[in-house]
Amino acid sequence: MAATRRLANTVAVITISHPPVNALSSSVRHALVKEFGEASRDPKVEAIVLNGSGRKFSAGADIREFGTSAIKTVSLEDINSTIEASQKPVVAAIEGIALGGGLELALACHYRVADIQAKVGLPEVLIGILPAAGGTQRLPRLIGVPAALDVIVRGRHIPASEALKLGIVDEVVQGNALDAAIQLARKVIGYPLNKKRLSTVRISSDSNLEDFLDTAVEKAKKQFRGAKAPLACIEAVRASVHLSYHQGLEKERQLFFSLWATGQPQAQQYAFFSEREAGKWTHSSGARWDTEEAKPIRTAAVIGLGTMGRGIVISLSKAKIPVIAIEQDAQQLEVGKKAVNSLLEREAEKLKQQGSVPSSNLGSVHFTLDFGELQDVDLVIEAVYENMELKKEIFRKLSSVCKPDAFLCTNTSGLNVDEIASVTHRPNQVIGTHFFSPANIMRLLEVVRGQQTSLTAIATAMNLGKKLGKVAVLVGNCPLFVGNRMLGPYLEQASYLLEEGYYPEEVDQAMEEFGFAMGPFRMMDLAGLDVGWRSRTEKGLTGAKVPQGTPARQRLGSRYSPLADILCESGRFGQKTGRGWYQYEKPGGRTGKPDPWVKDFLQKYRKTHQIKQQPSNPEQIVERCAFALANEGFRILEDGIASCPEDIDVIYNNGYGWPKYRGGPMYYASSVGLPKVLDTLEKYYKANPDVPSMKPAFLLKKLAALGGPPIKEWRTQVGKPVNKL
Ligand SMILES: CC(C)(COP(=O)(O)OP(=O)(O)OC[C@H]1O[C@@H](n2cnc3c(N)ncnc32)[C@H](O)[C@@H]1OP(=O)(O)O)[C@@H](O)C(=O)NCCC(=O)NCCSC(=O)/C=C/CCCCCCCCCCCCC(=O)O
Repeated sequence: MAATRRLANTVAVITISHPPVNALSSSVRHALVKEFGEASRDPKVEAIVLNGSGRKFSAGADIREFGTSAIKTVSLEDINSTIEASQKPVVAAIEGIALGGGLELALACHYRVADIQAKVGLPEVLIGILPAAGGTQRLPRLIGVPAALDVIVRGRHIPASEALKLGIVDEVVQGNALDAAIQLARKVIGYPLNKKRLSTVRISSDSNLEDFLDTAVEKAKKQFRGAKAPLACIEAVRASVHLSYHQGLEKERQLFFSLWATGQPQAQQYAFFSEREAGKWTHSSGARWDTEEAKPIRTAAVIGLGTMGRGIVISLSKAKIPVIAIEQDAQQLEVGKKAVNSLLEREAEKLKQQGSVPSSNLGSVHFTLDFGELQDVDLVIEAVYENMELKKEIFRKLSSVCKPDAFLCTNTSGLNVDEIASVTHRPNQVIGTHFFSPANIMRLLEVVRGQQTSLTAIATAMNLGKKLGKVAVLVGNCPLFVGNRMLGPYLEQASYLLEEGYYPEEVDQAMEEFGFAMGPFRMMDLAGLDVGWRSRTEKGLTGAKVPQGTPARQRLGSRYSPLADILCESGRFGQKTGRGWYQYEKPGGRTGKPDPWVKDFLQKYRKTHQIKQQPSNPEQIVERCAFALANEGFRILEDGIASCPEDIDVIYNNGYGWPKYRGGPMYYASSVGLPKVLDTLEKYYKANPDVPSMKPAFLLKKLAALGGPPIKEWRTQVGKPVNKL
């Protein structure tokens, strides 16, 4: 049953029942029409309460129905209008969540009672659409335009206490929201309902409101770079000011359809489901996320309190896991302790504002220099800098100090997990947990499985990721894993573009207009150019180990760009030194400006090496960089390092600033058309045979030969090569 009805004296309780989240599928909508109609007609019923089964009101429209004919049957807004027009008072009892269409349904009710743990919101913008069942018209009429705009454009999940302050709900209760709603329903029988019908409320407009909306448009254009849904949300809210409710609804609907035609909702909804699929890992042995049991992590330790370590400590503490934090000397421990404590204070402040008690919601953090204190922890995360010998030394110690069943994780961003595991007596308990900086904010976690990593270790690390609020993706062990491995060819192309006549700001602008949070050169300046330089020096690509007579722009017979090396040799490490691809106001400064030094340097460099200049073409910048990424993605699939294209896209969407409205690099390649991607790469590679990273991957050729099937079919089309994890 999609909805049930029972009678509590004279109050009919209609319960939405569609596990796991009570999405308002076509069958639920049909059931609601039936149950509500019968309750309205039943002379014994004087009031109606609407709630959801499983202590969840509703997560909104069934996203899987978009793009199918099911969404067109029984419009949710028609149900909302019927509820609002009811002569009997209707109360929504909100437990768990009332999101999207779920909140729109609740807004059509005359009263809303929420449980203190509940969250409400209109997150449609995050899946590329707008609240199109009256949400953009009713919410501004309830809480005013500025507050409604913030809720709708940011799409955040609002805690019940804040919803009460905003006026979204009428009452918040500690105990049983359903009982409280039934009580309220009884109390208001016979009260006039006119003022409770939000569609009848008028919003008075003035020039301040117009200025406010115009400013919101400009802000959203900058903040959401290329995403159409936030702008459509603002236009719909603007309509609530100028138009009648019914005209506003029509506008909402038109905006929904024009958004749908951009292709962005489809990409964002693909990204939504891909994130959920990432947690459902499978293993070549047949083991899966639902067959393997994760061990509980009651206590953890973090080794190293640099930027990464600090963020990991905070993440663990926020998940209520007590942490032991270790540094190698007293001075570094003190610096790390100060930084962690100040971050913890900020978290405590946020919790207080949400009405929660920090001491019961944050795990304790204990600082020490003594490895001996790790003997009882369930899991350790090593987060020292990228140096194999140092990591091995730490893992040797951990192997002898920690209890035999403790899991040993390395936060390496690309070193060989098997080599690290090899120095321990328990390689089956060793696993990579690659966090992204700042680790307490970034959602991505690459879980790297070594040759000998046990299924329990995989299940535990994946489960820990979920507990930390991250999107954990299981990947295989190869140099740089998935995300960073794909960056190689991408940054290589960015560098070649500079050699061929572009400037860092032009390449960055093209990639940022494409939607990236940051272009490649800004990103390198932020991360620190010295990181890559150190690794290239170790590999003998630059510095003293390069054999005499090696051409400046060639290594091992392939094209090589020494530009970043030259910058580092001049002490330009990026933001940290105040100079990199850009110049900054001071070392550690954040605002980069184009640097005349870089321009002059590039001009001289091109002249010295007599490099043919390309005519300016921003489209070419995007194509070369984005296709280079996707091509490496296909190789990663061939190698079985990622088990499906969706996982690669989740990594790029959540760890590398790829615009979600383009789905991810693999989805993008699929939407551009694999034959076109192949053709572009083939042409480039033919003209540049010394750039092997642009040689089209075998898997790309195979899929293109099949005509470029939809991405969800890639797994079946390519058969065994993928899913070797
Ligand atoms: C917070 C959550 C709800 C829960 O989080 P969590 O507990 O961590 O669990 P998850 O793993 O995330 O989810 C559990 C499973 O539930 C699935 N799920 C979640 N939400 C939905 C949903 N809304 N629909 C379907 N399925 C959902 C999830 O995938 C998991 O299942 P599985 O493991 O993958 O099998 C969290 O899930 C969350 O945040 N959910 C999303 C909330 C959300 O975004 N809600 C808004 C939805 S959109 C909406 O409500 C829109 C309303 C207006 C509709 C108006 C339509 C007008 C239509 C006009 C005509 C249309 C024509 C169409 C175009 C055409 O075809 O031409």
